[in-house]
Amino acid sequence: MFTDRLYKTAKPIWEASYHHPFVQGIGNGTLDIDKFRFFMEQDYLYLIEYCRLFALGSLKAHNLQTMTVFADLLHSTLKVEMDLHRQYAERIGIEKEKLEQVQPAATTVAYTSYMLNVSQRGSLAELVAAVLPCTWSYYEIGTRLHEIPGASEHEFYGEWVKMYASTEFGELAKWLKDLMNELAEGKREEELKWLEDIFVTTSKYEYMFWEMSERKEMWPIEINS
Ligand SMILES: Cc1ncc(CN)c(N)n1
Repeated sequence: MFTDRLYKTAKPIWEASYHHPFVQGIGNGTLDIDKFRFFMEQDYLYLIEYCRLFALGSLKAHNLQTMTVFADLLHSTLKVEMDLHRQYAERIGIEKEKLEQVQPAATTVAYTSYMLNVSQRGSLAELVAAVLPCTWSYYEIGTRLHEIPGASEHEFYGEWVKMYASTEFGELAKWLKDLMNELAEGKREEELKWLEDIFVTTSKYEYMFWEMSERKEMWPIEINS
């Protein structure tokens, strides 16, 4: 299966993400809330762009079934996943309206711009290769953290772990994996290599997103305005 090849190639990056102090901090409940706040704010902006990708997926779909699942992915991201962020925002004391007005950090801009650029220029296969690490790696992280005793019951981070370890989230990841395999069928090695490069690039951006959040890193230079 093509997704086995993708997984094998990106595994060192995915392992580094799982063992990243930010991710481990969620799992053992020791993550600094200020870092989590930074992450949630940036992730909210990220998810807005990620939704556009699903809308593009519907546009590029070859049949009604694929079109419908992309529409479901768009809907569940806007309504379920982003609701998690809105609920956390309320708990941390950020007003809902403020969430959309946050300034995007350099990594958020780079990551979302890359995904959208590849997906707009390319075929459905390129779009799926770009988005697959996002859904699949979060499900993998969620299920691994879920195995840590107490992680899902943690009074603050438990909801986050439960969301990404959920069967519903896993089904979305599985559907995207199946679609990737279907779209890779019959492609030449050169084309498969290109899809693999895209998958590796967004896997790297996933790692960079954890790193950015750990450091609460915005831009290396600012202006006073
Ligand atoms: C950066 C990032 N990547 C993936 C996901 C999972 N949708 C997310 N919420 N944020």
